[in-house]
Amino acid sequence: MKHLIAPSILAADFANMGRDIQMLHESNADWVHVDVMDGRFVPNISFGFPVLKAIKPLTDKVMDCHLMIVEPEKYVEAFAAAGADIITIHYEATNHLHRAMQQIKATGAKAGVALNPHTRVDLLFDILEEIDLVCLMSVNPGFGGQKFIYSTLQKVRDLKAEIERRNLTTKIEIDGGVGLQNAEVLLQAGADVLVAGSAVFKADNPKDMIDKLKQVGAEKVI
Ligand SMILES: O=C(CO)[C@@H](O)[C@H](O)COP(=O)(O)O
Ligand SMILES: [Fe+2]
Repeated sequence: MKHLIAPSILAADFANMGRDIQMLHESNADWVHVDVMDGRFVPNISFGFPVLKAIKPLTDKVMDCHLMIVEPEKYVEAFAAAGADIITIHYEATNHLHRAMQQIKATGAKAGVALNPHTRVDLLFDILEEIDLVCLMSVNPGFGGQKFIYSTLQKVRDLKAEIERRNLTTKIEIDGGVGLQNAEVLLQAGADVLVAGSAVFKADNPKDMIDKLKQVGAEKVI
């Protein structure tokens, strides 16, 4: 499968959010990555479902919502109603991951789990069948523009091997510090979706950068 690019609007211009969503709508981006932060699970506050609700009508791109919040189960229905197509919660933020996956899927959204850099990927293996997307954090969540943590690569390989061994369709998303400098090695390791915030929005031409990220590895016959 061709990989997907999910620009993170955490790096967009908040005073011109409509303009930046329009740019993504016209671009070859696959998903819009929506980083929700509560100031408790992570030491930063971004935005919540009112912003998602406002941007949803501006594009038909998949709304990929990454909830960096405590007690995410309380807000699953609100994010689904606001237009989330994928709802990803953190392993570290819930005591009942299996139940939360079912709760998310009952809304019609796809269910994702994000792992902090220190969390072992094999902790998900017992319920991998229930998970549509695993988001491997390659920075500590909370901020854009951080340096990629290279130990993530082995987690990608280990997770990909398990998904293939069990013939599952679970997608692997990588989030944090991703750009042209590491996209190729991530795709070779088995990543399906690359989140890119700063790499896209700080580029001179964001649409061209999205195209470049989409073309990484294109010349290879796999
Ligand atoms: O979830 C997060 C950060 O917590 C990410 O989605 C960032 O928004 C990615 O930003 P860059 O590292 O690409 O600048
Ligand atoms: Fe994110």
